[in-house]
Amino acid sequence: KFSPSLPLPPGPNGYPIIGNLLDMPAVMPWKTFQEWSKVYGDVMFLRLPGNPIVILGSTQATFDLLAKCSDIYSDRPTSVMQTMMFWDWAMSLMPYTQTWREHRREFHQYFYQRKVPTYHPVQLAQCRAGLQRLLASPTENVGQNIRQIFTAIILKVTYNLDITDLRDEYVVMAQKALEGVSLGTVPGKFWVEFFPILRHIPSWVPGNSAGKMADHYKPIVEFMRNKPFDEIKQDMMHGNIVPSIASSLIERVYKKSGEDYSTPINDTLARNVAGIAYAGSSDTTTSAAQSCLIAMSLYPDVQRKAQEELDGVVGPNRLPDFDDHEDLVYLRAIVLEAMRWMVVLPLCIPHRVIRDDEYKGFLIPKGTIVMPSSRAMLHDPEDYPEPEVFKPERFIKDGEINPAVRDPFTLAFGFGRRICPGRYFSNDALFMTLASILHTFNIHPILGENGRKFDPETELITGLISAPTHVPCTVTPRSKKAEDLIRQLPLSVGEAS
Ligand code: HEM
Repeated sequence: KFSPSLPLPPGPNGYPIIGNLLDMPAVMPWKTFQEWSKVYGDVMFLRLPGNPIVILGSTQATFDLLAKCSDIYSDRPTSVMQTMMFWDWAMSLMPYTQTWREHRREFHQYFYQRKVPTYHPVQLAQCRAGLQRLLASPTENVGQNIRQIFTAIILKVTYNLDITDLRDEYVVMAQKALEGVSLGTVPGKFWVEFFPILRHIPSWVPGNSAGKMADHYKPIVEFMRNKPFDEIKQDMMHGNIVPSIASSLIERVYKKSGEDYSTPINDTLARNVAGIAYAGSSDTTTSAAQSCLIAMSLYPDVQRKAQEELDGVVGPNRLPDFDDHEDLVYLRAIVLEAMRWMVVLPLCIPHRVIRDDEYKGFLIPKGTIVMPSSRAMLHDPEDYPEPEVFKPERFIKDGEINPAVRDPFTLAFGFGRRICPGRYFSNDALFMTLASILHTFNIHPILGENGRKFDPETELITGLISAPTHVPCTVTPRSKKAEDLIRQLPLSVGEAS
């Protein structure tokens, strides 16, 4: 029990009624929050109408609250923009309710750690299809090629769909739908979040950017959630059942109802779980892999060391596979460093506390939105000296991953009961993509005017999910032998899985 007269945590002074609304940074808010934390401390309070926010600026405070007190810190804020854009079906944004629990349980059945190796053949096949595309057009849109690898993997395992083109509507629509949620959830960007009455203003009214944005993204999000699911359901009605996560979810839901596939039943849970696998996977893993490619282009020594390791472990006569994972220590360290260096969700996904709490003598009032400053933690010089430098060596001691250095995976994938349930799937896909590309290609930077290099501090998309604004890289085959390895792969290897 604690006194309700406890002080609120410190934070910037705001104005009456609107509090800190005018202070909220529109661009890369994680940077401003990190600066403010230096002044106000690691538990910082921002007054916003109806939605106070606490920013957690240190690993200690984040673990104390979001992990140790996960029973009360696992709610999510409701968002008017999410509802306006048709994102409220998504488990990642759902409040902490029985419905969320059911979704999470169902999702877990398909993505728990020991289940993930059953997807390795698809991951391997899509990585290799990516190599074929890179060989065919080594200078053309490397970043989008990477996106296709991850979108194709998740669409294959979730809906048994084959993606053969960078412009495939499923690749494009997923990217756009995620762009919507990402932009629509920048804290403080849309006043409709604080004054929900504003949602009734028609979207054609000048200045109503929230309404216009919602009108634009809603049909795209509907497409993403419903189109592939409806297609697979149609196939099943016609007796064409091909194994996939969606078909398994549909089977389960029909078995429970006792109906046959021609009878319409409530399939919301199955639809949502398949939809969030697709939505949660493509943008996040793509962002991590793209920043890793950029790192390789900016740090040629790291690239060379990784290739030397691959030469020693895999050798010139074959492509890497998942059996090489244990022996590729430097490459594993690169994946760790990539998750730390350019943080995919710099402010995690906001949590919300469901009752009053006390921390370090401060009151954290019920309903406060709690945002861990993941980017600040992953760039804390105490844990990671020279944090802005891409240095996989920081994780290695005596030829092994050093357990004494904080594992970025414990920060980059969130906390407590809301921790990312797709993390094992994503790590394996990321590892294999990097191993495959580095084994066969050299990665080069595309320099800007006057030889300017990509700046990882500023050239980032502002959003829930952050990513490099562009991927200024090209590739060249490492050798004739490497080229032959790719050419020997069966054509359309990506579809052969
Ligand atoms: C580099 C890749 C990824 C990163 C950095 C990442 C990071 C995160 C983070 C930070 C959260 C929020 C955790 C919290 O609120 O404390 C999250 C949630 C989630 N992620 Fe991921 N993720 C990645 C890949 C994936 C993949 C591949 C999938 C699906 C296969 C996925 C599915 C989800 C889902 C469903 C949630 C919501 C969990 C919930 O609210 O209960 N993620 N992720």
